[in-house]
Amino acid sequence: MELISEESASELLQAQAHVWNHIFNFINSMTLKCAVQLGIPDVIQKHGKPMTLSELVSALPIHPSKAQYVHRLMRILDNPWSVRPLLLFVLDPVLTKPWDCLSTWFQNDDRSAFSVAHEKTPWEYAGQDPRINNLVNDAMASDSILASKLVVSKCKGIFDGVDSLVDVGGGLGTMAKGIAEAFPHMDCTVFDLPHVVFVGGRTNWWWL
Ligand SMILES: C[S@@+](CC[C@H](N)C(=O)[O-])C[C@H]1O[C@@H](n2cnc3c(N)ncnc32)[C@H](O)[C@@H]1O
Repeated sequence: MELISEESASELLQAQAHVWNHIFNFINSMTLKCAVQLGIPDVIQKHGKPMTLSELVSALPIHPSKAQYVHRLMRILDNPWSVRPLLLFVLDPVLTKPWDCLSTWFQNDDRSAFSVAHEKTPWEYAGQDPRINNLVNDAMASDSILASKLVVSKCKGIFDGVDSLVDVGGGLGTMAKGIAEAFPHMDCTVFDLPHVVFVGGRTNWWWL
């Protein structure tokens, strides 16, 4: 067996740890998803004050044999609570499957890894699958709530002299709503695809 110096061994170990961090990075995301699916954020918020681990365990819908593992889950988690819709969308199997197709996409002329995985664009897919449609729309809207607050406070100068605005691909209209509230004189119009605007024959714009 080839002998290596102590220095090279330590460099190799560091390199391996670095690669392992990349390999296992997905565990953080999937743990976050699991916590949201188990309702941990809601349970803690409903409790209304700091909660001990055993209080949390007894409030969760888990099998008693798994109680001992909750502390491991909590150790990995940071503060996911405000990005729940985005997280459930990005980590849904429909959205993670394209990552498995990345190398195929590099080798063919498909426009995106999503179309390699599903043979349609994300918008076509959402138009045919109400579950994904809801996930996409809620995820975009949750992201736009914060973005719209920042746009109207930090970039207000760009709206000087603007009387009307059209948001094409504006989803549920969250951004336009934030702008219209900050600049009530502005005439805002939102366009999007029929399956986004209307769900079950009714408008999907929650704020109307
Ligand atoms: C990244 S999302 C943007 C969401 C939106 N800005 C928000 O704040 O929620 C892109 C949007 O473009 C819409 N879209 C895609 N193709 C479109 C088209 N041909 N015409 C209109 N909207 C389209 C999608 O349905 C989706 O809602």
